[in-house]
Amino acid sequence: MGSAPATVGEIRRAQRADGPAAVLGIGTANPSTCVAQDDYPDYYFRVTNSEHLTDLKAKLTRICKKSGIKQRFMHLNEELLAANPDFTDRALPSLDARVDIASAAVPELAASAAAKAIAEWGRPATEITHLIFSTYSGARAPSADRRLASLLGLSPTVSRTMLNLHGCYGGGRSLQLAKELAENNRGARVLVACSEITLIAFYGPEGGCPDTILGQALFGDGAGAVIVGADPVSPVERPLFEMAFASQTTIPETEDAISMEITKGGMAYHISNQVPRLLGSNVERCLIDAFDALGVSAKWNDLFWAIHPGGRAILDHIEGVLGLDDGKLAASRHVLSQFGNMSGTTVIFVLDELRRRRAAKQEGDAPDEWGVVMAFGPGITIETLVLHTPGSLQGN
Ligand SMILES: CC(C)(COP(=O)(O)OP(=O)(O)OC[C@H]1O[C@@H](n2cnc3c(N)ncnc32)[C@H](O)[C@@H]1OP(=O)(O)O)[C@@H](O)C(=O)NCCC(=O)NCCSC(=O)CC(=O)O
Repeated sequence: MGSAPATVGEIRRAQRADGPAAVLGIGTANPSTCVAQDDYPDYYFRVTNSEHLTDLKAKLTRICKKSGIKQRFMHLNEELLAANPDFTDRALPSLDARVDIASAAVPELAASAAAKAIAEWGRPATEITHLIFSTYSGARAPSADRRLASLLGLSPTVSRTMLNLHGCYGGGRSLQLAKELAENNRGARVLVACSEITLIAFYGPEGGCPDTILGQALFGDGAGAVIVGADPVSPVERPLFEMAFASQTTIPETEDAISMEITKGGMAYHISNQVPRLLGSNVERCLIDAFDALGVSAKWNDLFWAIHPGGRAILDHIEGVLGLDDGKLAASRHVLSQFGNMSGTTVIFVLDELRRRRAAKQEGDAPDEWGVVMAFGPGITIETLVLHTPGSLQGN
């Protein structure tokens, strides 16, 4: 005679984690070619044979100077461009060659970042149960998640999810999905990997297309990886941030404000000059709703901040509407200055920078207890994630 069969409710409770999802490891990686922002206009107009377009070069120079960016890393270098001269002309059908290069490079860059995240996490890669991969460079199946799983030697039972073309909110979306997976599957360990290389959207300047000039001034290449899991196993697993709340908001009537489209000549995109204002007038509502849902009364200046640094003006607008003190967005501004806008990957770099700054704080200088990740992208979509510092006084 066995014991009484478990009820569905009991089974469900046993399947779920007890505690909140937490970040257990972070890793980042960039390609080796680094371009100084001051040199970029000369470089870009030379390699695209466009020196004669002096007005556009002057515009790129103006934007670069105001971008808040000092340097960016890029997979595409002069050697690769020399082998693929069609990349400079968006009218030519170069998509096949771009996808060929990206299909190898995107998961390899992700693997470099993931190896660091796994090393920090402290457990074998074969114990990862779920993988979420986000990129705008994917256009092939099996896709980058499958290749990354092979490169890392993940278990054949790892449960994979691929996010394509989420643009700059891909990192925020991936972290939110990871939280859901970790909290709803006891023992789950989720690897989030975001990897972006701008090669898919590189082409020469064209009159009447300010988007190209803006994108050339802003975007850089990078990969970020995060291990997420609930109920950390002590002493191996040490939570860096607990994930307390997640939401997604779409700003009405903004479908056309940010767009991306795969074409025969590479990825075309549009970024309205209204984006900083639209975000500035919508983020506070998302934050109020998030903290109301948590029942936590928050003063914006008491939080730590990981805002996607989509552009300097976006950070300025958000800082202004929230009345944030100087330095509150320092991690975002630092990442923007050292790497540019690496699309969905960027918030992972900001989280990495935040924890580095927290570790460097003087002993006795308590870290902020609550914090926020916000990422933005086509939609316009706003991803909001409220984080909690493990071991801080309240909330534990
Ligand atoms: C581009 C800037 C650094 C420029 O700085 P300022 O605004 O202070 O300077 P400014 O007003 O003098 O503008 C300098 C020049 O930039 C041009 N400019 C500004 N915004 C533009 C846009 N969206 N598209 C094309 N050009 C633009 C202006 O027309 C001007 O051209 P001229 O000098 O010829 O008059 C800033 O506006 C900024 O950070 N904007 C936010 C960029 C953005 O939206 N990023 C999100 C990327 S999308 C993303 O992150 C999500 C995703 O991809 O999914």
